[in-house]
Amino acid sequence: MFSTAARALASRSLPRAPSILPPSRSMLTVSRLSPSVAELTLDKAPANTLSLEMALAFSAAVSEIEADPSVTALLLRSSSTKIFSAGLDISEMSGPEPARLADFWRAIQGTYLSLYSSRLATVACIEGHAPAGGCLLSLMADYRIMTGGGPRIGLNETALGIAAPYWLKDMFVETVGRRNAELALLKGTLFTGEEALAVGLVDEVLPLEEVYPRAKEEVLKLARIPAKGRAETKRLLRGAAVDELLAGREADVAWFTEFVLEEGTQKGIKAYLDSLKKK
Ligand SMILES: CCCCCCCCCC/C=C/CC(=O)SCCNC(=O)CCNC(=O)[C@H](O)C(C)(C)COP(=O)(O)OP(=O)(O)OC[C@H]1O[C@@H](n2cnc3c(N)ncnc32)[C@H](O)[C@@H]1OP(=O)(O)O
Repeated sequence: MFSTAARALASRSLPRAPSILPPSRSMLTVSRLSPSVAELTLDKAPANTLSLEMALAFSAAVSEIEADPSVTALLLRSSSTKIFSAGLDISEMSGPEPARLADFWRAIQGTYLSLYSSRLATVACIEGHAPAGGCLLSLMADYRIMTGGGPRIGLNETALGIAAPYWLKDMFVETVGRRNAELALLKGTLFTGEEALAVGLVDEVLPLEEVYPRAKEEVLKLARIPAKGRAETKRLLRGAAVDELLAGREADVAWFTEFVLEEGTQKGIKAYLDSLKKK
C-alpha cells in the first residue's frame, strides 16, 4: 500500500471548487464477481470518453472499492464491446475555460493516482478500441487482455498535436521498452491486438467472445495472491513514479494548461474534433 501521507495528499489535491459537479455514478457501474473481486464497468455512451465528471467518478469509485478491506482485486471493463475508452473527452480541451481545464487535468491525474497506485490486483478487459487515454487507462492496470483483429490500442496524441505527459509516457516506456515507445509515440501508432502483444503492450489477445471470460478467470486467480506482499511489491515498482507526480502536481497542471491553451494547439484540437464529428 502507498503511504498514508501520499494518499492524503492525492485526495486533498483533487478539485473541490463549488463549480464542480459531484461525482456521478451513472457513468460507471460497480459490481462483485466474488466476495473479494470487484468489477468496474465504464458506461458512458457513446465512447467512454474521460470528461471532468467521468474522471472524478472513476477515482471516487476506485477509492470506494479499495476502502472495503474484503476486496483484493478489480476487473476493469467497458459496457461496449466496440470501445473500451476513446480517451480524454476532446471537447474538454476545445475552447476551454482555463479554470475548468486545470480542474480537468487534476482529475485526470487523480485517475492515475487512484488506479496505478492501487493496492488491488487489477486486470483490464479490453474488448474494443483503446486509443490515447483509453490505452493509458489500461496501462494503469496490472494485466491486459485484448480482442484480436479489429480494435486498436496505442497513444495517438501526436495526431492531435498534443503530447502525453511524462508520468503517462513513462508508464508506456516501462511497458513496451524505450525503442518501441519512441517509434510508437512519435508516429502516434495505433496497434491491433496482435501487434500490441508483439511489443508487450497487452499480455494476451483472444477472440472477442473469449476476452471477458478469460479476464474474469485471471482476476479471480490474482485475487488469491497474498494481498500484503502484492501491495508492497506494487509500491516498490511504482511508488517512485507516483511520488514524483505528487511532488510536481501543480507544475504538471501548468504545463498541460499552457500547452492546450496555445493558439496552435487549439487549432489542431478543433480540427481533430470536427473530423471526428464529420466521420
Ligand atoms: C476513465 C478513463 C481514464 C483515462 C485516464 C488516462 C488519462 C490519459 C491522459 C493523457 C492524454 C491523453 C490524450 C487523449 O486521450 S486525447 C483523445 C484521443 N482520442 C482519440 O483520438 C480517439 C478518437 N476517437 C476515435 O478514434 C473513434 O471514436 C473510435 C474510438 C475508434 C471509435 O470509432 P467509432 O466509429 O466506433 O465511433 P465514433 O468515432 O463515431 O465515435 C462515437 C461518438 O463519440 C465521439 N468521440 C469519440 N472519441 C471522442 C473523444 N476522444 N472525445 C470526444 N468525443 C469523442 C465521436 O465524435 C462520436 O460523436 P457523435 O456520435 O456525436 O458523432
